[in-house]
Amino acid sequence: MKIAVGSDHAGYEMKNHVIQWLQENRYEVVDMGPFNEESVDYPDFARKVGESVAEGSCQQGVLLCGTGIGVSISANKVKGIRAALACNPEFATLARQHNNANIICFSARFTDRETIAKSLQNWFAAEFEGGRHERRVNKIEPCCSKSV
Ligand SMILES: O=C(CO)[C@H](O)[C@H](O)[C@H](O)COP(=O)(O)O
Repeated sequence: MKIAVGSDHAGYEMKNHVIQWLQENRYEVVDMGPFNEESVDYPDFARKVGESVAEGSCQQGVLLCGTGIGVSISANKVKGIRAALACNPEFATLARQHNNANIICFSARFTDRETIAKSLQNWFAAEFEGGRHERRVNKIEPCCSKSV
């Protein structure tokens, strides 16, 4: 399975740990950058990862930034992407079981390496439960707010 991985400067170091974990667990990794710790803008990398998953060149994605919030918001702007911010391993399991998330996002500044590794393990091990969750996931669509 091919996994797209991206971050911003805040997630750069943790991205390298994530890539190491993925490779040790025999996933094929496509590193979408950045490739050093210089300050960058998280939407650029979230979009790259989101598009590669939406287009099918990668099957799943992992994104990191300082909080994980910026990359989640950005990746979810790509049609077909369900990016979930996982704060702990239980969130990661549920992100797959209930939301069928195709990108998992982490906070590099507030989540430790072991928690991220366990979360990745859970996310890959879990299966989408379908049923009522499928009905709900199918209702997630871009829409136009009348109140704007
Ligand atoms: O957490 C983030 C966005 O949700 C980013 O990773 C940034 O770290 C955050 O916006 C802070 O920016 P800074 O340039 O690292 O101070």
